[in-house]
Amino acid sequence: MTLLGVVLAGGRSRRFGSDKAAALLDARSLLEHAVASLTPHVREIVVAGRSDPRWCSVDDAPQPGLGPLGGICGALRHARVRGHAAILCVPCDMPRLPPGLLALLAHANGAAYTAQAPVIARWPVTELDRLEEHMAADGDRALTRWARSIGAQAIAWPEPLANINRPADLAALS
Ligand SMILES: Nc1nc2c(ncn2[C@@H]2O[C@H](COP(=O)(O)OP(=O)(O)OP(=O)(O)O)[C@@H](O)[C@H]2O)c(=O)[nH]1
Repeated sequence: MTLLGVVLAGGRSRRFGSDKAAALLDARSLLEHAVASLTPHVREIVVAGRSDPRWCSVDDAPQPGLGPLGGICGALRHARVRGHAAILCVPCDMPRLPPGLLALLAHANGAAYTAQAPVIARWPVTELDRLEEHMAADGDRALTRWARSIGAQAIAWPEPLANINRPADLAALS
């Protein structure tokens, strides 16, 4: 069973004030950290919601500006075309992801997400049709609500997970 690694890298970085995917931590951009966190777990990686010549990019679906669910939908479409069974998603703004959490998700059965950060998750390609219907039907863009509605497993990770929303969050990690 193959997994497609996906970095969710769209959004507007309003709280950060500039493009946070390009912000540097330990001389690497946050986007590079995200790609590196996925590398041990997958053979192929795409970046969703951003065009970057270093990696394959996928467009959000059904259109941009819908938040992380749009990135997940676009990545699941790409995964289906490429013959993957599921996607392993990370955001571009959580640079210290524990490898154990990603290993747990990579080996989970079915859909599974991290309770404290549902952008870190595994979504089977078989959920694509339901996600497309969900997004077309009710306009609900809340990731956790969708995850619960499909019965995804919520994984409670016992340690805090650093999330960069504002420049001070990045300074605290540096
Ligand atoms: N592909 C894709 N990723 C998104 C989208 N919106 C947010 N993300 C990603 O999801 C993760 C969490 O994003 P947030 O911090 O909630 O939103 P943001 O727009 O980046 O930042 P704010 O404008 O400050 O809310 C980050 O990795 C974003 O890059 C989107 O519309 N498409």
